[in-house]
Amino acid sequence: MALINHLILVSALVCYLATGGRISIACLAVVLYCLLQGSSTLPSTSRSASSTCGHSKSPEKTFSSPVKDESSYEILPNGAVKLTRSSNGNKESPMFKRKDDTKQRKKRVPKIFKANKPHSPKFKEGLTATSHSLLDSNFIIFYSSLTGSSAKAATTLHGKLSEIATNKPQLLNMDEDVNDLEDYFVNTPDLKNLVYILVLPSYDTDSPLDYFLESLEETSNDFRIDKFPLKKLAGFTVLGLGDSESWAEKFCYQAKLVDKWLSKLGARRIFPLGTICIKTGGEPKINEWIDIFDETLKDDDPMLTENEPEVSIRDLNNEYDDDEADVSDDTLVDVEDMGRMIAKTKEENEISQVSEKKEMVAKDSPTFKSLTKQGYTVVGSHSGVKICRWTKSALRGRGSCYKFAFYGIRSHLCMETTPSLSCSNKCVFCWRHGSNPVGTTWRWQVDQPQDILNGALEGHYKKIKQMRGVPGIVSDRFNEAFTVRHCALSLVGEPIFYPYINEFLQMLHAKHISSFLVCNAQHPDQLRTLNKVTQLYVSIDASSKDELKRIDRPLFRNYWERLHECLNIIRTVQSHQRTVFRLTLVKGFNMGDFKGYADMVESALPSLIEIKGATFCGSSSGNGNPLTMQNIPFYEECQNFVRSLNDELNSRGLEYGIAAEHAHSCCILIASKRYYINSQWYTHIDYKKFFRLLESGEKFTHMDYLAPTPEWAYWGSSEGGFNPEDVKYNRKEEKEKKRLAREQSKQLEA
Ligand SMILES: Cc1cc2nc3c(=O)[nH]c(=O)nc-3n(C[C@H](O)[C@H](O)[C@H](O)COP(=O)(O)O)c2cc1C
Ligand code: SF4
Repeated sequence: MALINHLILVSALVCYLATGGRISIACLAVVLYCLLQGSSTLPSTSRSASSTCGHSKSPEKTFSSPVKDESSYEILPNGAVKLTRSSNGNKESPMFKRKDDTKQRKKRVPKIFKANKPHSPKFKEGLTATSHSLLDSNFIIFYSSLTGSSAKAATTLHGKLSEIATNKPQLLNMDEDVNDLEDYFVNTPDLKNLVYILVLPSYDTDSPLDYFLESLEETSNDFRIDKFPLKKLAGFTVLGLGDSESWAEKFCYQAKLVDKWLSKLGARRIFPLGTICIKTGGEPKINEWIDIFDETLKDDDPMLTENEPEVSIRDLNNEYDDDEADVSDDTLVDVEDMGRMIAKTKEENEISQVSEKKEMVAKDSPTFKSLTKQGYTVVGSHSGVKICRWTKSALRGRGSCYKFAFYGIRSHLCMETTPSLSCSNKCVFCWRHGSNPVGTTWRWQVDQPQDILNGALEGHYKKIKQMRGVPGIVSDRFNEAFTVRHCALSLVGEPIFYPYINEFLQMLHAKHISSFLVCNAQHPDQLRTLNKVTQLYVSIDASSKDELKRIDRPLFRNYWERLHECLNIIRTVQSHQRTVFRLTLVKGFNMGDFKGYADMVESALPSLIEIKGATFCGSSSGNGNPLTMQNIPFYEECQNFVRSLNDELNSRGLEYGIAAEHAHSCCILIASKRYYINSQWYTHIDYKKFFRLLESGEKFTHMDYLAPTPEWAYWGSSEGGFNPEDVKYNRKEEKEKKRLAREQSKQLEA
């Protein structure tokens, strides 16, 4: 260094001599500058010496001074941090902010790649203690279960925890008891010191957990929501159940993801994630985890926590994209970081599994088993077909469903199907028994419409064939039943959700099969672009926002706005269709406010309003359906409701009338007076004309294919909507007859 300085000095002198001293002052300045530079470039030994007098770069000193953050922290005598609001503060805490040491590491050698971006600090860590005893917390145990093992583990945990906790823990089935995930995982219940415990299985087939994970991700990406909404919790832990033998690669992968997401959303992990193989570990391991967890709750000593909220949460699945970008930018990463990257790649693979497109209902899934047990034929991976009881009834020469009375649909020619078993609601009166998949976006593989139609017809005909030995089958009807003429697109799920619904409808119509499509008024975009159907239904299950939430348990946050957008579409874009409001009356839920329904009719001006009393389809035990027989209205109650609604509509100048009824199904039809022509109701459909018009390619409306309603179906008729040609079958009477016959034959034998 001294030699260089001398050289500079000599060159300055040469300059001076050569130029006659004109730039001597400048040269002198350069020389002085160089000398000053030299003194600051001290050898490394003298630098470490200086660190003892206040310029240390040791890790402890890289933390900023301990400033209290938002009154969340308090320093304990042992140096730990007390959480005065049961949170370790997920906002940037100057106290724990680690200086970016990667910048320093970048200077180290050797390096193979150069990192052009410093790593963002991944962890904030520190000792934390809650301001209360953990046993005084309010515990909520959430579980999800398809085959029962997680439910059992959660119940055991609940029992054991109840013995030691001050407050009685809550046990919630996430798929049945939690109407809105937002109430717990965006907002939190208004309880002090909440601790969440989640007992979760993993499924590589579609399961309710996919939706849960999707909503956690959505929450973290929603700019309207606080970035760390779960920091309000006093803590959380996750117990994962899986099968490490059959799913080694994906063992407990969903529990692992939930554990990560909750932490990312600001919750504080108070006990390590448990991952238990149900085959190799089973119940003893579950009990062991629970016992250690319970023991730990008794210990209120501070614990070291690591949260990851400082990472920009674009998407957990893309968590490590930045690192990849670094490499592709031809930059350097040191060897140590490479190891980390390899480890991450493994984790990344694991995480990316969640974004793989799954089958909605895979053949080996519990959902498939549950649906088939209920009589559904699952078609492809997301469609279903089921022979309805009215089809069976009509085949036996007994009555058809109310749609025969109202619209001329012969039940033995009708196929009930859906191209989407998934729905965006979890209606309390739905007969799906908690088994169909739910979601707000289509996240599954998509089957071709032609395959769905072929599969549905095949499944339907197979079931018809099975009826051939049933006593009382009318042979003519049996033969006719092999040419389906009507398709009710309702069943479970949401048909309009299927991405190729228009193509599917076109295929039905090409076979001269009429289409009755029911939608739940939650998908305005799909409703707007829907092509012609024979009859278009919108389910209206409540007249107010709160009531709708209670009864439909919608997954969309903006369900009310969506519903209203759909009503507007019915009045405008889709007004050429034959539109129907379907109201399902549930006592104690949605029968109170007929004026609210009148408002909706006014907004949409549907052609018809079908009002039907809910039917009882099982109690609440285990299917998430909270209805009891008390919620099923009597026919008289439905009649009174219809009269009030009709009067209300007319008092507003809306021209509707009560057209028809099917007392047996507790169903009544209000129709637009436009269907009342020359003192006669025209609620039936001229199906042949509908297909003729469709094939003509000309524009037409619902008014162009009307047909007269038979008088036996009129409101107030003595037949009450029962076709006089059919045999009325009274189940009770028939049972009684059979019992008497049995008794008589026994007496004769004696
Ligand atoms: C169709 C199917 C897929 C499964 N996929 C996984 C998986 O990806 N990872 C895993 O660890 N376990 C998997 N399992 C095992 C379940 O997670 C395990 O049996 C669990 O105990 C089920 O819990 P549950 O009875 O509460 O539904 C799968 C089981 C089935 C039937
Ligand atoms: S319209 Fe519905 S209830 Fe009637 S026969 Fe068809 S599927 Fe069955």
